[in-house]
Amino acid sequence: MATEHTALLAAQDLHAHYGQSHILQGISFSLQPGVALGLLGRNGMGKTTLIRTLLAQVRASGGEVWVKGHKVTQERTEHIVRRGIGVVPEGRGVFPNLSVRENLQMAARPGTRGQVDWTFERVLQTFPRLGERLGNGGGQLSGGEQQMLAIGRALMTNPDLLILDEATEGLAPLVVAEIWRVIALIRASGMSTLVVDRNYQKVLAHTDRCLVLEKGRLVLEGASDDLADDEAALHRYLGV
Ligand SMILES: Nc1ncnc2c1ncn2[C@@H]1O[C@H](COP(=O)(O)OP(=O)(O)OP(=O)(O)O)[C@@H](O)[C@H]1O
Repeated sequence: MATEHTALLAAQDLHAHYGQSHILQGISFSLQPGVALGLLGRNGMGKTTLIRTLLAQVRASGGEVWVKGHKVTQERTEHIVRRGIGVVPEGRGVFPNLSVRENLQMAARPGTRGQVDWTFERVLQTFPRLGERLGNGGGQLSGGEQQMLAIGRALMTNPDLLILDEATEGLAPLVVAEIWRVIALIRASGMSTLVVDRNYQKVLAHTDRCLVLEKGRLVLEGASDDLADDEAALHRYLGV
């Protein structure tokens, strides 16, 4: 497989354990530039663990992770994300004691190709709500506003790949719609995305390809459109 070298992100036979529990059991995939990739699977199948292992927040117990042709399996998270990955973690990760403005400005940096497509102004245009809250502390925001801020912070790093883990979890329907609107906009801009969300229909609609995890193994990989039409697979792997 030649794909690790051209891929933005790739895993080769990746394993991870929590104590004695063998959570990821040999995951291989690659994400090519410009592709929106969905990660699906029922609760507890290993989606968050896969993302955390790719980013070295969980130590891989076997296998390799590659970012743009570099083997990063032994690197620290800060170094891996500096290679062009923006992360919106499950649980958001905004700084509660810093203002919205500070949260955004401290994240700002050019991308790996020197690109500054995402500026403070563009993030505020994308999320007008944040513009009305610039002086508020991150901790004073509603859940939806915090999520917008987390996405805004990730965009300010001008990543080549944006990873969104459960970005709509626990949010009101209007805010959820707003987040999906922005995910569509990011995809249309050509930035690659890796999207995990409980709403499989939205994931299928907003991605080009999908991976399906079951008990720490990749059981299906294919075009999102094809999977959307495959009722048997959706029933079997997602229980819908
Ligand atoms: N810190 C941890 N210590 C021990 N086991 C864990 C830990 N985090 C997750 N697990 C277990 O690892 C397995 C995979 O969890 P993971 O969170 O990766 O699944 P998921 O597919 O993201 O599911 P969910 O949608 O519920 O978050 C589950 O069985 C879970 O109970």
